[in-house]
Amino acid sequence: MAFGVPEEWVNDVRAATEDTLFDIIEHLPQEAQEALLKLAVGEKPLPPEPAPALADPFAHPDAQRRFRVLTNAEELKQALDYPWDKWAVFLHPAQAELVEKSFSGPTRVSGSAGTGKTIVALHRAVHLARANPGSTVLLTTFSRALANSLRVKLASLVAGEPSIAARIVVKAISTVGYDLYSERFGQPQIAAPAMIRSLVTKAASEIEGHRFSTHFLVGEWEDVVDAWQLRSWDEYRDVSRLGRKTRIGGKQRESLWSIFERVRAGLVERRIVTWSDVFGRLTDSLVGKSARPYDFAVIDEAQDLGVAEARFFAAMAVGRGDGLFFAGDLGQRIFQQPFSWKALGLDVRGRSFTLRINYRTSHQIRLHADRLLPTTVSDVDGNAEGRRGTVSMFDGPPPMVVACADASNECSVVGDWISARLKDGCSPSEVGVFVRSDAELKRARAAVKAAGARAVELNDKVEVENGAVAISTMHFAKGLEFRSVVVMACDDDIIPQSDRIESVADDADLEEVYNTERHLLYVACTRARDHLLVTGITPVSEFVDDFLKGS
Ligand SMILES: Nc1ncnc2c1ncn2[C@@H]1O[C@H](COP(=O)(O)OP(=O)(O)OP(=O)(O)O)[C@@H](O)[C@H]1O
Repeated sequence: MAFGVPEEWVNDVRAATEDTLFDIIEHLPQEAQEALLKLAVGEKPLPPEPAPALADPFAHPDAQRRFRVLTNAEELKQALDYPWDKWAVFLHPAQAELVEKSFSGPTRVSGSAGTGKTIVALHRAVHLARANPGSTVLLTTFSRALANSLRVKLASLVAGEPSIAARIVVKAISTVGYDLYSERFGQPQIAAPAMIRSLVTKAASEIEGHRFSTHFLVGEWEDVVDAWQLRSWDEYRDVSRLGRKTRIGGKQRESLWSIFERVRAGLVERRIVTWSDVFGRLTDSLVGKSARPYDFAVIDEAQDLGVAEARFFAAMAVGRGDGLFFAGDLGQRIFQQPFSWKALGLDVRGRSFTLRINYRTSHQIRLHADRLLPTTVSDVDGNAEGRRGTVSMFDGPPPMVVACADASNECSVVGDWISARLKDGCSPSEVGVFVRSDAELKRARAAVKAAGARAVELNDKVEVENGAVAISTMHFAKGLEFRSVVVMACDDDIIPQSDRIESVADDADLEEVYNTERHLLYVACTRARDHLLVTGITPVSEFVDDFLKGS
């Protein structure tokens, strides 16, 4: 009863089994649900502290889950006019604490997929704007599509408070860089990946006596020379090449630098810049100036922040305790090599928090997806994010895995499954189909067609559309959620991607490739709320075995 189980339910709870637990807890208060789920997975939850006799009963964290004290007439009007989404009103006490607390430096909220990090980021931005009249708050995330989705949620959270809404700027990180750079230095011409590749290939052909592959050179350019904005041989010679594991001796380094010098000169000649150049120049422009583009920045999907962007945010928030708030999951890092945040002035030690209630994904799907990742993931600075002890708030059917004989077999398995979901009442836009890369999109298209549905292909600009099943590579699945998800084409040479494996230079680089490939599959599977189907052509990916381990 100390956990909040009402007396009349105690006997049912005592008699609960693995099969009946979810039916029973549906009837219990949320704090009791969470405590029982933790007990069921072998954790030891602490009973809540009783409130002192004279304390305001509405101020207790568990009371706040049910009551929202409206502080002004606008909020009351909004509550009467709009049926608020639950997340907009009732935060879990662990979420509410992170939203409202004042910190003395950069702060990071972690948690596995679906634990409400984005919701916390959103509320945090509103809280900062409310608590600091006249300030501007940047709420930023990875892609334009995710920024749009944040904008829609923000509009419902601060409808009726135009003065708050006007001070919160929601933009994708690249748009933040592009707009500020345009204001200060004129519109940047950004180098396309194909341009970098061609400059690297040309420069490499001009330097004799090396045997570096184009793949290696592009990686070294992106992850070391460009990311860390190295401009001279001395800087390149002394850099510790964080994130790149292959050791390179003096002579080899000299020939590499000759190549990269040519790449840099090629960019300058064409008046083209990279994204790292954009953020690097913006960072330099902040040095010694007190004016800042934003007073506070709240950064979602922070696990994929690049070096130059991290440096820019660090410079923006120097000396401001609450200046930076990051939300992210190291287990979902899919774009960036790991690097030390601390070395750039972003020290989150002691201000790193983990959310553990999963609101998105059924118990069964989460349990399977969690098997794709280790139980603890650490960053370069040694901050460990434990993934154990997360509980889902609801139950659902187990995910289905089908190893198919060939592409046409897979197409009909997936087509039938999608049709069945649509017949169950799922609308097409509540279904997502994800594949490893562009090359497998045609398999997804064929399956959606076989289900008799229309498809929309998501990317950085194209979003989920009413009446259409969403198709995309796993990269664009980031941050989204669907009632039903299919992860297709999990063949053994597709995930982990064989090209990436074949081009690695040593074991340490191989480990990084395996990690990001696992992260991709984890991101794709955890987009599902209720139903998940994973398919591939036999032999299927080794990751599928991990997914099924113990089933
Ligand atoms: N306090 C809450 N009450 C009800 N629903 C919530 C709450 N917090 C989050 N949710 C819901 O849980 C789902 C996942 O939330 P959110 O997208 O913030 O998770 P996330 O941790 O950012 O996930 P990911 O890492 O996959 O991007 C959303 O549907 C959100 O509305």
